[in-house]
Amino acid sequence: MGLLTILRKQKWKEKEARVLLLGLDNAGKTTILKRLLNENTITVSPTFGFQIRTINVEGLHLTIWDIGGQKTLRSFWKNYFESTEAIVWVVDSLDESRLLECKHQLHELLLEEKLLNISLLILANKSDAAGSLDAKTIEQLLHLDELKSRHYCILSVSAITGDGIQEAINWLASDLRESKMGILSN
Ligand SMILES: Nc1nc2c(ncn2[C@@H]2O[C@H](COP(=O)(O)OP(=O)(O)OP(=O)(O)O)[C@@H](O)[C@H]2O)c(=O)[nH]1
Ligand SMILES: [Mg+2]
Repeated sequence: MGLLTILRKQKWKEKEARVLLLGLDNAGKTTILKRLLNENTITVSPTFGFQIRTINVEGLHLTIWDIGGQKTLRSFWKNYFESTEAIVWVVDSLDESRLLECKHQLHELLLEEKLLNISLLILANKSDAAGSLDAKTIEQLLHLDELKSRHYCILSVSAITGDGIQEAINWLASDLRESKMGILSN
């Protein structure tokens, strides 16, 4: 049994999971985190480093790392991959012009060996705004079919209205629970 598996088993016994909130700048990662924490979502500013917050979902203690998505910061993302069990990839579904860049970054990220067995939740954010693309369209434009054996979930959400946010975090908690159960029974 590898060290990583032992650490994961230990964390599951403690009902803890480490989640990275990633995506391009301006996608709405920090706003989503504020929504999850029931904080004011009106005042947000770009994240230049990272912030760590914890939430409890269905008895699971999630440590969420909200990491800045600006281009100059992306080379630092890899510093956070160790022991990560889930990625929440946030997409600005209003900004069609950046979906190619978004697709490229996501596919590059998923090549990382340390992220092979993570839970992957993709959030098409800003669904409240007129002209936003729906989850099905984003799924196609991000070429998620190329992810092959990797399972994922894509959902439309709005950090501003809160639509879909609870369902999204519930999916994550269930998926983490299932995958950790799998590890435990190995
Ligand atoms: N209409 C709408 N605007 C949103 C939503 N979520 C976030 N925004 C806006 O999008 C902008 C960027 O939000 P942030 O949460 O700072 O984005 P971020 O992904 O954390 O950006 P970085 O920290 O730079 O990586 C802000 O002006 C938010 O008000 C949403 O659901 N709907
Ligand atoms: Mg931010």
